[in-house]
Amino acid sequence: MPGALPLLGHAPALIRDPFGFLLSLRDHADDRGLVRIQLGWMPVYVVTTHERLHDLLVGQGRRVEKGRFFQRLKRLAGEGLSTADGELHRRNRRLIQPMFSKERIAGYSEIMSRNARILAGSWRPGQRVDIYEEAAGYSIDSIAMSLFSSDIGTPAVETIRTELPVLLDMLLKRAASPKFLDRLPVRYNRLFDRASHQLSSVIDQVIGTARAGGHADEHDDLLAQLLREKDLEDTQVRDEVATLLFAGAETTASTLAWAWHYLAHHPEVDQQVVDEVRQVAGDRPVTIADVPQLTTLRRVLDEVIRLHGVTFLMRRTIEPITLGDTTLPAGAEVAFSMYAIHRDPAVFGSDAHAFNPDRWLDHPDIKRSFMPFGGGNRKCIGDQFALAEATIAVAEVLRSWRMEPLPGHTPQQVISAVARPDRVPMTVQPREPGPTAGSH
Ligand code: HEM
Repeated sequence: MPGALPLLGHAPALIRDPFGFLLSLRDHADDRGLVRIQLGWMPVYVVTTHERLHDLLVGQGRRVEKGRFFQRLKRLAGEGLSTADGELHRRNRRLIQPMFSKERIAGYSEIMSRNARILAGSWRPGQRVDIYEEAAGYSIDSIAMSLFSSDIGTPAVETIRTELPVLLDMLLKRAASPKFLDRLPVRYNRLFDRASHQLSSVIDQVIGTARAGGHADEHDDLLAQLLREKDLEDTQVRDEVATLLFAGAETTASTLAWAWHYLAHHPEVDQQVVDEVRQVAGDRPVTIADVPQLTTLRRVLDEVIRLHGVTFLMRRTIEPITLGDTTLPAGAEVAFSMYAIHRDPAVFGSDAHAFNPDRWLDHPDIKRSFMPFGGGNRKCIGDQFALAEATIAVAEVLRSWRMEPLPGHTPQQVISAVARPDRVPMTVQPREPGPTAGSH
């Protein structure tokens, strides 16, 4: 791959124009879809096709570990699910998986549905809102209240609401930069350290109060389920709680905000979604049972996650692995970008960068090339949680409100765990009742 600088390699290009850089890699890949770049002194193989990504995550999943990139996240997420490796990951994934079963998600969905109605009820006609901030508030509340359903969580939810966005904004930059930069006495390091300290201590406090008050015997939220696991010590419970907050808040908030953005710019799709919601749910609250029936909305969400998904992840090989017919040695660093792979014109067509939810109807085979939640043993544990949360919120809000984008403003993508929008200012206007409103 051309453009490497001495010592820094391609890191400056990645930091200067991350999306352009990630998209450009496919043009330099060999015919198996692999390209070698240089991050600082470290050679990194980048996987640029969905076939090789499948080989890496599903075929070779047990021969790779999370590696350097995720080690940098341990300061915040400790040995939680997304950062742990090997036996520890296997054991904890087995313990935590049942907490995301269909039945459990049905329980959490009642919180989502209530929060979505609170959000929809909080606006005045003609009010200007930043829909990304609104979506972030909704998704932090939904994951935090699924974790701590009772009053013990109230101070924690407040702290999480203020401190989590500070951490999320800096997380990827820190993970991609050399460790010594973390210790420089500059403002953003101080902010990060303060936020990280406050968040850990508030989670510790909640765990302490929960243990003392017999929370696990009286409640059935995620925290209670974690506390009931005899094999998890309190520090591990804290790591899992922090992990679920990091992994679950921004990803869904971004999906929601982009969905509302695109719907506001595509009135015909917006109308189809509203008609569908009215037909399926009438005027009653939208529930988990409605989610599988809201198929137009699902295509909208798939399209948003395709366009603005997870930006950059890495693995390290534990032993030699084969991707296609290329063998990589043990200890090799491998990177991939769902964002770039899901915009490949060879798979998604010449309009790969455009919002077109009908592509999922017209070309159902593209589903095979779509891995927004990863795959294999490290597949997202919250995929169904996220889809329920986003579907319920879009449906509930859109049924009552029409969004008018601020004229002349185009949201910009910000590089984070996902390609989130910077600001999405909207004016909200009440939607006229539809012909099926009131009927069940
Ligand atoms: C649209 C929303 C979301 C997207 C696109 C997404 C995407 C992903 C991806 C791609 C991975 C795999 C990372 C890797 O291979 O290194 C992952 C892992 C994970 N996600 Fe999500 N995620 C979303 C929402 C959520 C939610 C809502 C939660 C929690 C409630 C969550 C919790 C996790 C956890 C704990 C892991 C680590 C799993 C493991 O390694 O065993 N995610 N997510």
